[in-house]
Amino acid sequence: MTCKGVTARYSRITVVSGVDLSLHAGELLAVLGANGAGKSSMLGAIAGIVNGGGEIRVRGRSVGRLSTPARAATGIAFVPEQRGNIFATMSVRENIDVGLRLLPPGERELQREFILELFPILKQRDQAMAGVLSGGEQQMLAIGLALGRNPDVLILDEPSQGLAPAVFDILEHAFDILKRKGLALLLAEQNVPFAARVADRYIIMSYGSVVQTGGREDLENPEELADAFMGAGNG
Ligand SMILES: Nc1ncnc2c1ncn2[C@@H]1O[C@H](COP(=O)(O)OP(=O)(O)OP(=O)(O)O)[C@@H](O)[C@H]1O
Repeated sequence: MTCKGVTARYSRITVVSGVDLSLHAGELLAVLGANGAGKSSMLGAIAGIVNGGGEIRVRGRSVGRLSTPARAATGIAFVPEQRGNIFATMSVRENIDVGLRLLPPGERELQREFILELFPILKQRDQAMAGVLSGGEQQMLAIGLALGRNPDVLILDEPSQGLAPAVFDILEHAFDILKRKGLALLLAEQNVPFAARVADRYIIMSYGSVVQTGGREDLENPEELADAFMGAGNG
């Protein structure tokens, strides 16, 4: 996926402008930044759930002018903040079925197996209501639901938020598998140590723009990086 000049706006107020990024298959790009820096708005604009502009290409196809569902059909999946895509009063199985419904029927069982292998706990909790799952289980379900359509690009907004460190290991392992499968992952994070564990590259946003970019080697000192973006100011 390549994005050029991405903007995001609420009503007439532009909160993100001029963001360029590229994301290759099998790679995870972390979007870092303080509260209000514009991470969620930028991800939302790419996914098509926040108004915005710019050129967005997935596998060479221009998708920036497509509706949200049409954009999803081109292979972009979005996991919003606070696992906002799951249905609390439906079971784990029903939630996964929602994600799978747009795959051709013949492909659904294979994709279900892939999701349940990625997060085996979801198999054990098959009949549990999503709303009663732990935060970590809900995050796994949110990702599982988003994977239903077998996307090429998975966009996640602060997946580590509020989770126990044990869940970080599970997410790290899952991201590794997804990268090996060839997915491109775009991840907004405020938890720099977690981002450092999973990211191949990063960008730092401040006041709606990218102010720093870097690679894995810079992520080896997450404390310094966190100081850098806290120093860059809130948006
Ligand atoms: N629904 C909205 N309506 C109006 N302004 C909004 C809305 N959502 C976000 N904003 C504004 O857009 C700017 C960017 O916010 P955004 O949530 O994208 O930042 P963020 O980096 O994701 O922060 P956080 O980590 O706190 O989620 C902020 O100034 C925020 O107040």
